[in-house]
Amino acid sequence: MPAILTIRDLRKTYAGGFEALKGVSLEIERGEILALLGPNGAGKTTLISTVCGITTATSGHVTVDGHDIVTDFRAARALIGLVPQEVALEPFEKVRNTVRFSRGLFGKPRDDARVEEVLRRLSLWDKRDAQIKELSGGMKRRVMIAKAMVHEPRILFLDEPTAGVDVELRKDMWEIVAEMKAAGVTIILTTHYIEEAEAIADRVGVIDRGELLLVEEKDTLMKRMGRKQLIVELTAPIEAIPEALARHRLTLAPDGRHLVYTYDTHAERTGITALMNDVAAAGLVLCDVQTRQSSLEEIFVDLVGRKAS
Ligand SMILES: Nc1ncnc2c1ncn2[C@@H]1O[C@H](COP(=O)(O)OP(=O)(O)OP(=O)(O)O)[C@@H](O)[C@H]1O
Repeated sequence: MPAILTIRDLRKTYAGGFEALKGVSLEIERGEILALLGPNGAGKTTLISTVCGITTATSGHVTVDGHDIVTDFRAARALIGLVPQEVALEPFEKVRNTVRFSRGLFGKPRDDARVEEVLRRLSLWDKRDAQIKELSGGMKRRVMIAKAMVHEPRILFLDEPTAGVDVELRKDMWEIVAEMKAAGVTIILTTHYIEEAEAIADRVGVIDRGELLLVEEKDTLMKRMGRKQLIVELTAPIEAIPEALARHRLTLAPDGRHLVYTYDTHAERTGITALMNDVAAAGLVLCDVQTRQSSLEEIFVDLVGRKAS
């Protein structure tokens, strides 16, 4: 089946001449969750805004389920739900009307049952007749999500959905994301919480300074880029690493009881056997051994840092 979203050589130069997207190409499959990671100013919001038709691309092409976002804007836009970073709501409007109106904007017929379902799902039903200005900040965020979901989009964009929200909304948000994915909706989110991307994404894209550095299956990425650490626990603390172990470039934890060895899982030789032999020959006695895979965060920092240097 063709990709639901195809982005080809997308470029965006803002009026002042700043190049925010430098030729981004990306294909997104139906029903996947893609997390876009990148430091501040990397171009994540510009990318999402361009695909959603809020910002006009300088050049390049985007199709949503085969509909070009410029020449076939209405059809493309109707398939998209967007939860932007900033809350933008009409303060005197009532919650239910705001959400109902949003559905109408995408050419969908009025459906009060759908509006009720969405409001209930977001714990907003009790507030359905409240004016927006009477809501708390978290409730306003919930209205933004309701507005993005009510027209039954096939692709949902979440631009830093959990920045500054409380634990409850965060939990609700991820439950909704899981439910929508189960219903076949494609989800693209930007986040600064790398552990979140690690927990829910199928694929991860890393963007920096307007360029997509990579897009990969999360598990493959973590295996390919990841290093592992072997942590050797000694029965008795030592003051310093014995000379006989110098070649292994170990670090000794401050408690003197844990030796940490970092290795590349894909190297032809990890060096573990030699290390263990030398540890035994040095007269050290082990009581435990553990390994730890490097996190997505370490990979991310490594990638972005390497490019900057
Ligand atoms: N309207 C604009 N005019 C000029 N430059 C802009 C405009 N909007 C964004 N930029 C610049 O484009 C770059 C990318 O911004 P963008 O908001 O896409 O980044 P981001 O990855 O979403 O960042 P953050 O994580 O901070 O939200 C930044 O350098 C920003 O200053």
